[in-house]
Amino acid sequence: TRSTRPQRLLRAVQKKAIKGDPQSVISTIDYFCRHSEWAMNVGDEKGAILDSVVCEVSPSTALELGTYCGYSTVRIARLLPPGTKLITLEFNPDYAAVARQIIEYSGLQDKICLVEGASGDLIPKMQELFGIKTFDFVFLDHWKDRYLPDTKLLEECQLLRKGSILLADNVICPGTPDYLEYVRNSPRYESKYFKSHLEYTKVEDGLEKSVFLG
Ligand SMILES: Nc1ncnc2c1ncn2[C@@H]1O[C@H](/C=C/CNC(=O)c2cc([N+](=O)[O-])cc(O)c2O)[C@@H](O)[C@H]1O
Ligand SMILES: [Mg+2]
Repeated sequence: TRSTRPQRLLRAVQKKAIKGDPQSVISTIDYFCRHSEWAMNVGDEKGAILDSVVCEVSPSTALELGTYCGYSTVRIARLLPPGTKLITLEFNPDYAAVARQIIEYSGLQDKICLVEGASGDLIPKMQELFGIKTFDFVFLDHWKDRYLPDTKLLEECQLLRKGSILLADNVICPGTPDYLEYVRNSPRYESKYFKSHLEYTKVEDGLEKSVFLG
């Protein structure tokens, strides 16, 4: 049967990127998505905003919802201080398998813990599975109708503390209207929109950065 797009993206990384060099893995994926096949990675333009927020927060504990091929996983993990872990959740086993190989190729496997499963099931287990008390940083990039329920679940499980940062992709395209309305109107969040473009296109999109106020 024909290969999948994530498998073709992985093949491009294995063929063109320098093993053990996260930046070259990132550049190879961006080149592939711009010149061969578009894929739903956060991309280079929004990726630079993601990088600046990760560097500013310099999180000790970080969570990513929706690994897909691991592009943003590698982007985030390459900036984390030694000894910190990025936990990334992915419920599609085929995507998880590709992501594991891309993460390994980048050499960042020691900073990343990819957990296969649905965020709704796994978030309540973060304390017992990983001894996580709270997350300093959460990157939301999974199904857009899960952003709001999972944010409420993070609150209920007391996984957010005063100052925890939520960074959400695609708040304009495809759009996450219920999530935006919540973080922009709830007194428990201070929210800011970073205008950008949908990955590899000229369509408007952006990231919403929301600080949990406790
Ligand atoms: N509850 C859950 N638990 C664990 N993993 C889950 C999950 N829900 C979804 N996932 C995984 O997260 C990824 C989904 C991303 C949706 N993004 C998108 O749909 C998307 C679309 C466009 N677009 O259409 O232009 C652009 C973008 O940047 C996008 O992120 C997939 O790998 C999926 O398997
Ligand atoms: Mg996205």
